[in-house]
Amino acid sequence: MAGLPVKRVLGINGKDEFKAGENTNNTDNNKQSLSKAALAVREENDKVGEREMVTPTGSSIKRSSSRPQLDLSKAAIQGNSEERDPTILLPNQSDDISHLALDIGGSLIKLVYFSRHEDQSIDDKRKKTVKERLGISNGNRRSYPILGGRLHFVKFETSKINECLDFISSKQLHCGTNSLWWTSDSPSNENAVIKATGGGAYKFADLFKERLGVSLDKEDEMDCLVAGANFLLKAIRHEAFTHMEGQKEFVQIDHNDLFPYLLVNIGSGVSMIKVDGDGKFQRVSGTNVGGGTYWGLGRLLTKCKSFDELLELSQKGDNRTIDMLVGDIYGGMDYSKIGLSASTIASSFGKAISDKKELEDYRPEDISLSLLRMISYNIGQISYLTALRFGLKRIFFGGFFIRGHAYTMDTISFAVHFWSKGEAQAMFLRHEGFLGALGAFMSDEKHGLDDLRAHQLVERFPMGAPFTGGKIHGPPPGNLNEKISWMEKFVLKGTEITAPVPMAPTGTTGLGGFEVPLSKGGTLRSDASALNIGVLHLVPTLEVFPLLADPKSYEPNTIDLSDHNELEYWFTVLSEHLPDLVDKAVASEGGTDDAKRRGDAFARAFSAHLARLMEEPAAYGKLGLANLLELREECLREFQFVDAYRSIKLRENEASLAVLPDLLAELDSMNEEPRLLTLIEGVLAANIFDWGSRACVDLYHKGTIIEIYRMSRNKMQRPWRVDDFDLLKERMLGSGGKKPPPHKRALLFVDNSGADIVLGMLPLARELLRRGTEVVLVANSLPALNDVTAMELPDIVAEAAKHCDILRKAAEAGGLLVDAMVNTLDDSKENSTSVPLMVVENGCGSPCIDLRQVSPELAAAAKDADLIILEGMGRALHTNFNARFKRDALKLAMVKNQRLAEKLIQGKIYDCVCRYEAAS
Ligand SMILES: Nc1ncnc2c1ncn2[C@@H]1O[C@H](COP(=O)(O)OP(=O)(O)O)[C@@H](O)[C@H]1O
Ligand SMILES: CC(C)(COP(=O)(O)O)[C@@H](O)C(=O)NCCC(=O)O
Ligand SMILES: [Mn+2]
Repeated sequence: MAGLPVKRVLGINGKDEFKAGENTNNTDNNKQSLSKAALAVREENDKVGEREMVTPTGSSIKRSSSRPQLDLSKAAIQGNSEERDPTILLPNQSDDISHLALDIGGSLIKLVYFSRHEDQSIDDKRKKTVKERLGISNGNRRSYPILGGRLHFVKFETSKINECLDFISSKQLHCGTNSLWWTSDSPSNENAVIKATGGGAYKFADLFKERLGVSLDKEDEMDCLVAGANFLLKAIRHEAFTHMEGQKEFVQIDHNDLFPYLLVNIGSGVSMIKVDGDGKFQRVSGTNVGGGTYWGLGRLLTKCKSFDELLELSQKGDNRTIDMLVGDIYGGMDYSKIGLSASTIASSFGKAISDKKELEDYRPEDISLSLLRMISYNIGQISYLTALRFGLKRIFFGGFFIRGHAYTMDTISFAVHFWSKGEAQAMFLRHEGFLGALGAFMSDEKHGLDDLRAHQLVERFPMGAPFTGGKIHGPPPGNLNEKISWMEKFVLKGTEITAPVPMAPTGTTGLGGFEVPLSKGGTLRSDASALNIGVLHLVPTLEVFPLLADPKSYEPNTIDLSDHNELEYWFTVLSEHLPDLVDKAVASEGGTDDAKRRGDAFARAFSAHLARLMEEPAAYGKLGLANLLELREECLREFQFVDAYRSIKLRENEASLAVLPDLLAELDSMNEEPRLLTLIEGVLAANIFDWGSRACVDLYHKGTIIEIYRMSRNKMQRPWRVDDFDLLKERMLGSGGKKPPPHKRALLFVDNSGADIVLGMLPLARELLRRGTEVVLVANSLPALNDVTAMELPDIVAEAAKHCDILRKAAEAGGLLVDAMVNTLDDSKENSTSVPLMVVENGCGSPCIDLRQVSPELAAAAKDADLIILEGMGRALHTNFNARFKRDALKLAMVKNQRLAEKLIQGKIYDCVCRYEAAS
C-alpha cells in the first residue's frame, strides 16, 4: 500500500482548497425525519428559509428548510431603536403550538408548558425506497397521540404573580390551549382553559380571567403530585438520587418494582402520601413545619430579603452557638448509652433560653443553619416514622424547599438513615418542585405522556434553561439574538453560572450528630443559573436498538466522569479544544460579525456548562464522556452553527475520492485473505482523520491528507493492541477448506468524513457486498465534528460508485442512486442483481452513540442484521466498548488519545483496536 499512487494531493490546510466561510452548505439539517437530533436543531428559531445545497458532485439541489418561517407581520422595535442590536418583537411569530399547566402554591408558581413545531418531516424518494426495503411503514407514527415536542419547566414567586402572567402572555402560552393541542389545529383564545392545581388555582382564578381571558380548570393537588412523581420515576432515567455525606448517586428505578413508596412533598407545608400505583394513593400524614416555616421564620429572624439569601447564610453558619448539644448538657461527653454523641443537637435553639443574649447577639448565619437543620431533620424523622407505620422502605422527597441544596438533602438523608438504622432510604427528585405542575399537565386528556418510555425522552440543557428551569427576571429571551444579549449582559458580568456550588459537608455522621457544614464557596448558586433541569424533548419515534444483548444493563459510556480526576482531564481537553472549534464554527458561517458574536456566545455557554459540571458533575444526571461530547454539539446548534466542519469534510471527501480508484484496483489484485487484512488495516489507518483529537489536529499541520493516510497505513503493524483479526477472518473466510455462509446483513456504524469513510469503510462495505452481504451504512442524523452524516453519504456513495461496479449496483439496488446522476461504468440499466447498499440515519448528532435511543429506521434495519460494525473512537471506545450484542460485532478504532490508550487498552496513542465478539 505504500506505493499507492496519488493523483491529486490536497493540503489539509491548503489555502487554495479551503476558503474559510465558503458557502457550500451540503449539510442543512436532515429534514427527512424527526429524529432526536433533528428535533434538537429545530429547537431554536432559524432564520434560514431556503438553502442552496452544493453536493460533493457539484450538483446543486434546492431544498426548502425544515425550520419554521418567521412571521414578520407587525414586527416592531422594542426599546431604543438607536441601539446597535435593538430587540425586535414579532408579535405574530408563533412556530409552536403550546400547552400549559400551573401549580400555584403558597410560595411559588410552577409552570409546565409544552411546545412543538409542525410535523415537517419529508419523506423523499430515496428515503422511501430504504423504508420499503426495511419494511418500515409510516403508519406507526400516527399511533402516538403526541408527535413530539418539548416540555419546559419554569417557576415564579407567588408574590410576583404579575411576572408569571407577563411570561405566559409574552410566550402566548394561554393561546392554543383550547384547540386539540396535539394536532395542528390553529390556536384560539376563546374560552381557553388552563389546567391548574394548588391553592392559587382558586385564589387567583379571577386574576387569570381578567388578565389573560382564561379560565383555570382546577385539579386536585394530591392527584397531581402523585401523577407527576409516577411519570418522572418511570420515564426519566436519571430522576431519583440519594444524597449522603455529599455524595449524589442516581438510582435506577425498576418500573415493575416502584410501588409502594412514600412521597414527601416539602413545599410551604409538607404532605406525606403513600403511593400504591397510578392514581392509587392516600395522604397519610403531613406537617405544618415545612418550607414556609424555614423561609418565614428565617426572614423574621435574619431580615433576609430572599429565600436564597437565607439558604446562603446557612452555609457560613455554626449552629453550635445557638443549638443546645448533648455535649452542652453532659459536660462535653457523649451520652453513649443511648447512642447520642456530644455533637448531637439535644434541643434546636436551646441555647437561646439560657443565654442572656438578644436576637441581635446571634449571627444570622448561625440562626439560618440552626433553623435549616431543625426543619430538615424533623421532616426526615416524621417521614421515617410514617414510612415505618406503613411498612414502606423507599421515601421520595419533592418540593422546592429542597432546592437541590446539598446540606438540606444530607440532613434529611441522615435522619432517615439514623432512625431507620439503615433500613429505609431517602431519595430526591431532580424535578423536585414540579411534581404538581407536571401532574396537572398530565391530567389533560389525551396528552399521551403516560405512554412515553425513557428511550423516547431526551433532556437538553440550552442556555435558555436559566429561564426555563429557574426564576424569571424580566421578559424571557424570545429569540437567539435576545439570548445572546442576555448571555453578554448577565453571564459575563455576574459570575453566577460559574459560581461555586454549595458543597455538602464531609464527615457529618456520628451518633446522631453533625458537624458544621464545610461550604466550599461562600455563595449559593443563584436560582437563575441553576441549570440542573433541562428541557425535555419528547421523541416518540426513538427506539431501543433491538440487538443489544441486555438493554436493561446497557450503559453507553465507557468513561465514567464521576471520578474527579477523569472529569478534570476531559474538562481540560475540551476547554483547550474550544478556541479552535470556535474558529472553525465562525468560519463555517462566513466569518461575519454575527457569526463571531454567536461564536463568542457559544464559547461562553459551553464553558459555563463545563464549569457547572466541574463543580457538580451530576447536575444534569449521571455524567459520562459521551454526554459532554454531545453537549458540545448541542451547544453549537443552540447558537445556530449548523455544521462547523462543513468545508473540511468536503475537501477531505474530494481528496479521498480522487485516490479511491487506485486503492480499489490494488485491492482487486489481492487474494481474499490479504485483502481482508488490508481492508481492516485500511479502516483503522483512516480513522486517524479525527478533528476532535488534539493530537491528530496537530498532525494535520505536517502533511497532506494522502501523506498522512499513507503514513498511518505504513504504521499498521499487527498484532494490534486489541487484535481479534484471526477470529474475524475465520468467521468470514473459514478454515480448513470450509467456507462459512456470509452474513446476511451488516450494519456499518460509520464515523468520519474523508479518508475514513471513502478509503476505509466504503472499501470494507464493498467487500461485504461482494460476498453477498447486504450493507446498511449507519450515519449521524446531524453533523458532529467531521463525522459524515446520513444526508451526505448518498452523494459520496454516488461519487464512489462512478469508479466501482459493485458499489454502483448495490447502491442502485438499495435505492441510493435515485436522484444522483451517476456516470456508470456499465451503460445498461438492467435490473440489478446485487444485494443492496443502504444508508440510514442513527438518530444522533454526536460523535458517540447511545444505543438506547436510535432512529426507527436503524431499529428496523437491525432486525435482519447479523453483523454489527462499530467504527471510531466515539462509537466503539468512548461508548459501546463494553456493549454486548445478540449478533456478531466488530469494534474498530484507532485510539487517538494517550490517556485513553493507557486506561482502556494499556497501550499508547495511535494503537488500534480490532475487537470481534461473536453473537452472545
Ligand atoms: N425562590 C424561592 N422563593 C421562595 N421560596 C423558595 C424559593 N426557592 C425555594 N423555596 C422554598 O420552597 C418552598 C415552596 O415550595 P413549593 O414546592 O413550591 O411549595 P408551594 O406549592 O407550597 O409553594 C418555600 O416555602 C421555600 O421554603
Ligand atoms: C471526539 C472523538 C471521540 C472523535 O473520535 P472518532 O469517533 O472520530 O474516532 C475524539 O476525537 C476524542 O475523544 N477527542 C478528544 C481527545 C483528544 O483531543 O485527545
Ligand atoms: Mn468522528
